[in-house]
Amino acid sequence: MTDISDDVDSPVDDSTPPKEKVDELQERVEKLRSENEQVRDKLLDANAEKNKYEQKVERLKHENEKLKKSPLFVATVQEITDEGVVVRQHGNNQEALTEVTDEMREGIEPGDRVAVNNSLSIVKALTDSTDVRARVMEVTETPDTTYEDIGGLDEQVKEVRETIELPLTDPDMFDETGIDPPSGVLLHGPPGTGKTMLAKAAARQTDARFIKMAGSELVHKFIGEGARLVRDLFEVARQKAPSVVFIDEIDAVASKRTESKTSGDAEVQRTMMQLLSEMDGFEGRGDVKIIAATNRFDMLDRAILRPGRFDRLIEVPLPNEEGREQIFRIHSREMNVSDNLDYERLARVTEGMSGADVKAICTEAGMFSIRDRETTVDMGDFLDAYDKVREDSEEEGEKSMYV
Ligand SMILES: Nc1ncnc2c1ncn2[C@@H]1O[C@H](COP(=O)(O)OP(=O)(O)OP(=O)(O)O)[C@@H](O)[C@H]1O
Repeated sequence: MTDISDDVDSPVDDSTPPKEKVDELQERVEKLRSENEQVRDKLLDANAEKNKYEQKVERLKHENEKLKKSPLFVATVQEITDEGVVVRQHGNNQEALTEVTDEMREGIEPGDRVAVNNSLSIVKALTDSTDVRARVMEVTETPDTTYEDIGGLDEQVKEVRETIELPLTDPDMFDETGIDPPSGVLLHGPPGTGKTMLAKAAARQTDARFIKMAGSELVHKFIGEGARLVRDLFEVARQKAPSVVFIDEIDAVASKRTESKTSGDAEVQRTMMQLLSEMDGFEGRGDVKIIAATNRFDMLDRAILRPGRFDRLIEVPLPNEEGREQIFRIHSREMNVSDNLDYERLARVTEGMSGADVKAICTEAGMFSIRDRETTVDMGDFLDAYDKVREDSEEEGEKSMYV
């Protein structure tokens, strides 16, 4: 490692006079001490390096695990035989004989629904039908978002209120005028611009339940279950009416038909058909409203946009300067910010950022001030936070290029 001298035991010989002996020995001790310090420093550096590599290994392991996790398919147990268990996969109706552990064999019986992996091995039993539902459907009795929490979207708020609220609060008006109340709204725009907030605020304002389902989960988590989950979703919405059904990432179930005919595509098609038929069946009903959201408007199948399905297409863009200032003010409302915080400047420098970014800057600014043991969050903290959020999103952007 280092070139520590190996003559420690014999630095002087017997003929050296005592005073010189002592000096030489002292010199020797000094040299050894300094060598010792150098070695210790190197050891510390090496340890720090080792920790860094260990953390990297952990992170890579974690990412590797994530990549290895493939979606599960849903199947029904047909028969339990000595050779194995016969399962029929939902969606494509393919039957397969699969081996199971003794433990699993005891836990299942014909008719049970099970989750199987790519090689059709049973991963787990889905005894309760709400199991799958609970994983993809989120029901909130009273969402805590109000219109006052949303910045820079006045026009969009107005449109949502007209389309979603009026039919719920004043259904007679539509009867009297002789027009069908609008059934659905499609919100489209970049991520983090407040689409979910708009849907939640509409539910809250009308005392309606907020029922959220993510399109991607619908088709990717439990393949073969999409259509059934859509049916379940609307059933729950009817039971819990008045309710607002929020379908996030609707492009996952309603994107333009592709040329390939893989079973995955067929599954998405079936799910979309079910969605369309549920939406069509809703005509005239005022107490269940549908709000869908997408970041990929260009990908949507035109069928979903036909009149009577989504009556309003509302664009939710990135906030402009005025909008960003409002969002800064909203998210710093509860913070102890310094009196001379320059909101206009913050709004100016954050050009191109979303509401979610602005929210992240406010939170980070609070963290910077806590780190400095201060109780007031000042402009310096906000600008540091802006740099951090910008760098983080640039890194994210770079990473996603490799995904
Ligand atoms: N216009 C806004 N006003 C206030 N806060 C906002 C606004 N837009 C976004 N935010 C903040 O960002 C968070 C995420 O926003 P939201 O979930 O509504 O975005 P989204 O458009 O639904 O995004 P995604 O498409 O990624 O689902 C909100 O919880 C809120 O804190």
